[in-house]
Amino acid sequence: MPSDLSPIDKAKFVAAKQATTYVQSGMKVGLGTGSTAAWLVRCLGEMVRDEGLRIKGVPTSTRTAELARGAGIEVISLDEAKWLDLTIDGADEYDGDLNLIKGGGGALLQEKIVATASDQMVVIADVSKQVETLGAFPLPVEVIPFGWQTTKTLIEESLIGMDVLGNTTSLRMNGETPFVTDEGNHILDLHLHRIGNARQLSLVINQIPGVVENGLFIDICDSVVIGYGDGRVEVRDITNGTTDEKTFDFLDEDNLFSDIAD
Ligand SMILES: O=C(CO)[C@H](O)[C@H](O)COP(=O)(O)O
Repeated sequence: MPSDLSPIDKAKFVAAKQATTYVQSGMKVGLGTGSTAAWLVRCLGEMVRDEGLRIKGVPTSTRTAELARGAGIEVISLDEAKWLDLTIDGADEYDGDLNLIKGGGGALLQEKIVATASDQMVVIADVSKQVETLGAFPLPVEVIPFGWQTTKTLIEESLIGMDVLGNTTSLRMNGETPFVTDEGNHILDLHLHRIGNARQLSLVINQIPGVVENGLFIDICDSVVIGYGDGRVEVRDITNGTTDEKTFDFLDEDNLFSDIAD
């Protein structure tokens, strides 16, 4: 194991590595976006090259598509796949019901479409993403550029009377210019601090003209694979309410880890 890897990167790696056990040859797999999902793509690439794993990957962003192709994974579009066996993705927050905030990397729209088109969604995350109540992480909302300031005002007005602790919104920037998603849209980050009723909030926000989608994933995720900096992995499965704690020994995987970290 490289000595310069931070505990958080170790945690992300072991979660991703453990999640590969959900993947079987012949599957169509949704590939998430972000630093944790990037570890997954590298691990799956290793399995394709070294173990003859045969999968078709549906990426959730142009970044992940490039990474997956580079790792030797066959990439197809969601329209080609139509339906997926499994999606594995990261998250910005997950709560005890495995509801999520996603979109910190700006890919929430494709991520939600792909996860919803899957028999199963598995989230991979380091334990810092675990929350009692969603909302400490700013909620990303994808909006079309046309009239985005009006959409922003309507969103802020819709938050009055909702069970949230804040109501400020900010346009996500990429340096001096607004961030642009793969779909050509902008992201508004909602600083809510605490979301009391995530299901209701999601419905209200998505009714506003100009809103394309929000980053609340309600009843979409089936399992969370939680990585710790010391190499422990905990698996929570909402379908049967069990928590299965597993330990992954990454000293055994030293060579693999060095290879994929290059
Ligand atoms: O939703 C996402 C991208 O839109 C990511 O899954 C989320 O931001 C987590 O990223 P990371 O694994 O880098 O912490």
